[in-house]
Amino acid sequence: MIELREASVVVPAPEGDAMILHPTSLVLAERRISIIGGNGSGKSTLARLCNGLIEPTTGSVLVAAGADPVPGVRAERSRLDTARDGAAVRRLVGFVFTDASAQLIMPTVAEDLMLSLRRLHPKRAERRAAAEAALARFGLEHLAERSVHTLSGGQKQLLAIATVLATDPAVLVADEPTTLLDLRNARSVGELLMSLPQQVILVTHDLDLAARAERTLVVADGRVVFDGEPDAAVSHYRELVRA
Ligand SMILES: Nc1ncnc2c1ncn2[C@@H]1O[C@H](COP(=O)(O)OP(=O)(O)OP(=O)(O)O)[C@@H](O)[C@H]1O
Repeated sequence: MIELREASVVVPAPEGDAMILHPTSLVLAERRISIIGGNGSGKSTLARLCNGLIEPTTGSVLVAAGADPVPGVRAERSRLDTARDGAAVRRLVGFVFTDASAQLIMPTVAEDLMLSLRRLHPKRAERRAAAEAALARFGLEHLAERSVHTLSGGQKQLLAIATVLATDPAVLVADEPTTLLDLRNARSVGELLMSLPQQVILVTHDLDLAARAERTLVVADGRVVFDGEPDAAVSHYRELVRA
């Protein structure tokens, strides 16, 4: 569960500071939440606030710590603050980017997964076994020794998601994960995201996918202008575009 309390984001701009997210309060507890809206409306800003990639300029963003102890955080604290507990928050809230290439940094597929597992499995042999299990879960085991540069866009996005999920975050935030994919790959990544046990917060321009969430936020001009049932949210967004 993620809570925004009057969280705003202000960035420096040539003509003075610009508020790209107006003070926003939300409790994000549903298992499937989608975020839709026009280009530049503030969707990525909202998504990045959820795992501390961006810190709020004012207000705060809190993440439920879950039942397991979080390294570096005192046990009695049930809420983590993205500004104060950044590293712990990023372990609880995984983030998938639009362009998976930006996320894949090691030469081979298996090494990339092993990199994300180094904290969870300090011993190399265990790390290798965990990486192989994670690849098998996503049907990528045959690619283990391939260079990440030779993967197709769909394979890269699946690997990026596998890499983030390998450390078992409680929440997955995905920022337009299907935008660069063809129809078949977009469908399979969409299906995967909808089938995960984790809470998923999905920014997307795919309105059919967005409508499969339990709750949809519509963002316009740095504000959440609709928050509720997905079909009604999509209608609201279509009305905004027509206006
Ligand atoms: N660091 C920054 N400095 C200045 N302006 C920024 C910065 N980050 C975002 N913006 C601006 O804030 C606005 C919202 O950006 P954001 O990336 O959140 O939009 P978005 O809804 O995700 O757009 P898209 O659908 O095009 O990805 C845009 O006008 C963007 O140019």
